[in-house]
Amino acid sequence: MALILTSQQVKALDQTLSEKGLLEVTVENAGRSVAEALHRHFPDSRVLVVAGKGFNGADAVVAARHLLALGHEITVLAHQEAHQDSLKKLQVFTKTFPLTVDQVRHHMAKNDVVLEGLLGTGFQPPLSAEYAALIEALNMSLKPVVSIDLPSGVRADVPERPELAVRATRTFALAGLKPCHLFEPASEWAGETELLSIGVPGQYTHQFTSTHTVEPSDVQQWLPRRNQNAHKGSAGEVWVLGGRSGMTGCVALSTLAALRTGSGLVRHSSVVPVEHAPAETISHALQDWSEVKDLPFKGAVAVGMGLGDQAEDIAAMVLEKHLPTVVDADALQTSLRGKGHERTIFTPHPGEAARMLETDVAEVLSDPLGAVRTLQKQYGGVVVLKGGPTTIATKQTTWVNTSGNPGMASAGMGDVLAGIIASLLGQGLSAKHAALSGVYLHGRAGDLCFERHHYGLQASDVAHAVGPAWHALLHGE
Ligand SMILES: NC(=O)C1=CN([C@@H]2O[C@H](COP(=O)(O)OP(=O)(O)OC[C@H]3O[C@@H](n4cnc5c(N)ncnc54)[C@H](O)[C@@H]3O)[C@@H](O)[C@H]2O)[C@@H](O)CC1
Ligand SMILES: Nc1ncnc2c1ncn2[C@@H]1O[C@H](COP(=O)(O)OP(=O)(O)O)[C@@H](O)[C@H]1O
Ligand SMILES: [K+]
Repeated sequence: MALILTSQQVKALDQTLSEKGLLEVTVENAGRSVAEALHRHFPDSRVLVVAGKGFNGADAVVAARHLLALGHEITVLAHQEAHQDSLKKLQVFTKTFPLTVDQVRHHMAKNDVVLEGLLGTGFQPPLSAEYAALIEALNMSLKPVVSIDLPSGVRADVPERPELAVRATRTFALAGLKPCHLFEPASEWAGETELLSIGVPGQYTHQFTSTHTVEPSDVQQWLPRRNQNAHKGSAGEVWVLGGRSGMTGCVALSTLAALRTGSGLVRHSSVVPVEHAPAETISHALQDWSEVKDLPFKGAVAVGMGLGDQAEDIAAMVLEKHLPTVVDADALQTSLRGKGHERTIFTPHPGEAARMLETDVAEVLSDPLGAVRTLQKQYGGVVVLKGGPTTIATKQTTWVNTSGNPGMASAGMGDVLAGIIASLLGQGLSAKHAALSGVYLHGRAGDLCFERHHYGLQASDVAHAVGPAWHALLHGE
């Protein structure tokens, strides 16, 4: 499992490691991990190593020593305030040069790859003129640039566009991913990100954060299993409430996704005829939405898709019944604050999240992890803040899901997600497991389709690919 750490959490971890006398060994481990990873990606390369004055620079200096041991030719440019102990150990084997723009330009041409450890999680804007000039020089490189921990100039916790930062080909994140590795636009500066160990057990680091990635191996265990004698009455039910005139496709898509996720019975209700609903579904037509209160619900309910003005009242009424419920789309309104219970899942996209938080979309996107936590606190239940990537929050924990792709930026994709999650709820998963497994499967199904359809991916393609994605997950493909 990849942990996600903020700069404050890294600071607290460093502080504790330092108190236990372990900081030096972790810097050594970090440097060695970086050298070994660079060696894997760029064997036999000549490496220009650029080291700043903080621990990020210390990692670079240690990495340089291990690169030498691995047989690389290296040139090291070190800041005059670079970590002295590490530097002395390196200077036993090779001389180093002062870190200046001229030296960077001069040595860049003679090397195959640049390893930069200028600034890490300790970076606070604004950039000094000295570092700005160095970063500009590095960005002129025609050679691949590898960043240690994060691209220098990017703020670890802030996914906003940096003023000026290293454009890395590859980034080796240390101990945990940082928000800047996961969320755009900042993540674009990192190139390919790989997480490396600093020799501290994950269990230990876990004390410092309750945020991590959704793991396929966990999802595999949570997904429902069927007995040989399963029948439609034992495979879970879903009831979709939504649609209005001209907006019934969303109900069709949610019900299709629920069937494709394995629900034994899928029903839907609306005040207008739902065109194109799969033939396998059962329709309970309503004259008026007030009739919802008398429906004989069983299994899970998904409410809100295309429902219009009355969605929040209908959702409030369903929530009072304490059924496993997915609250989506038009139902995601401020009047539902505090109404989520342990079997409720709210699934806003950033626009709906902004409405729920009474803020704007830019604010939500500037801190998706903070936004999903605030939503959970205000609304209760489990919150799925959709996006690329999606974040999920329970009362205790926050997750980031990394399956999915930009081909999924098309209409109806959220309706499919709501149907998948409702299906898993109806098959007996807890809200936490249904939300996490549903978000993961949705993204993985999208990834399966992307190869074939690219940006022409339709929401219904994803619904149809849930089974193959599930199968691939179970069989380790
Ligand atoms: N617990 C961990 O996760 C570990 C972290 N390590 C490394 O330590 C790094 C964090 O180390 P530090 O806290 O020393 O932070 P940094 O290495 O990011 O650097 C802080 C230094 O940069 C300077 N600086 C900050 N903002 C600046 C600006 N705007 N312009 C110019 N200079 C600026 C500071 O004055 C300070 O000297 C991580 O990114 C990682 O590379 C590793 O050494 C191993 C252990
Ligand atoms: N770039 C992307 N990367 C990963 N997932 C994406 C991306 N774009 C969209 N998605 C996923 O597609 C879904 C879109 O949902 P939503 O905006 O509610 O669509 P709609 O309202 O049209 O049904 C979400 O689950 C989102 O995470
Ligand atoms: K860096």
